[in-house]
Amino acid sequence: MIIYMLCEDQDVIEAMIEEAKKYTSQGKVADYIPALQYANQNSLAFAVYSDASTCTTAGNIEEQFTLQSISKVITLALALMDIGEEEVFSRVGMEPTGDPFNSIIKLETHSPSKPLNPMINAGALAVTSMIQGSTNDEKMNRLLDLVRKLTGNASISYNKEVAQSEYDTAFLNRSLCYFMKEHGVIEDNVESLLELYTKQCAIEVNCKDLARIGYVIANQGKVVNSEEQIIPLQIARILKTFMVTCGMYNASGEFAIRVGIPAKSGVSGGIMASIPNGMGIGIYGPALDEKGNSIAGMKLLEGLSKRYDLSIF
Ligand SMILES: NC(=O)CC[C@H](N)C(=O)O
Repeated sequence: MIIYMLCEDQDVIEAMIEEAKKYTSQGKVADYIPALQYANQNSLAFAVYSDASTCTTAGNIEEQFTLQSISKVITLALALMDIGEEEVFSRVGMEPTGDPFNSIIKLETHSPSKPLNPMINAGALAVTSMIQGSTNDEKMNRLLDLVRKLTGNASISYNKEVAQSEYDTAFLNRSLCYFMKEHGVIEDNVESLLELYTKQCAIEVNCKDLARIGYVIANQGKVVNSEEQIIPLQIARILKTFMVTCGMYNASGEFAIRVGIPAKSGVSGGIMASIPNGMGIGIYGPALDEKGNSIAGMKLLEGLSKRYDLSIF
């Protein structure tokens, strides 16, 4: 199949990375979380995971970055495994918003005021509040265990400095929480929920780890030829669907047309993509476009999709 050439065309991929890298100068590193501002604007790294190994890499693939919004996919998986579809979707919806990820507007104008989907901040905060455990430490450890299984990397942890930096400045996310608490969407102590959420967003990976997570989601929740079903099939399907409809914030429609691969981005500059029944892709390029997606990462994925016919549509 043509997509498997992705694992063989090292020279072509290197050339495509160099081409996409030119766009990094047009983007901007996120600084509303102060600790993120030190990222290297010109970085672009890429890894593909297929058939139980990393098959292609380019750029500085050892560079570590935080998951940020990509963590929303994993907490959704955990909440669905913990309390089931019916309960989760009674408290968070399934529809794209067309608004920026941190917008409060639909919470106020929609009735009932439950968040429209789990990929926007309001929805993700509500999902984080559903993770089971008697303390935040226990909840965080359960989440880290899942990320370690998904990456196959037992040393995964979170970046304390980034978590603290976001916690100290998360005024908008605090507002979303208080609004939801007023309307009975969440019952948590807001500071405690934010502590867990900011740690979740600060889970640290490299491109290879990210590609492995994308691969497991692509392959219905398991590593091919292994026994362990890390995520149930139906949940892996739900995750991919949200990645298509809401994964790239309010650029998801355009991304579906130009690239056509289930994907999720984060403001640290990560993009995780899942080619159904095929490969996982991990990209890190911290220079963002105006909607908060990695500018060079988007260009790279668009180029790859065209060249290797990766669109699922
Ligand atoms: N888009 C993102 O990656 C947002 C995640 C970030 N931690 C926030 O809540 O603002």
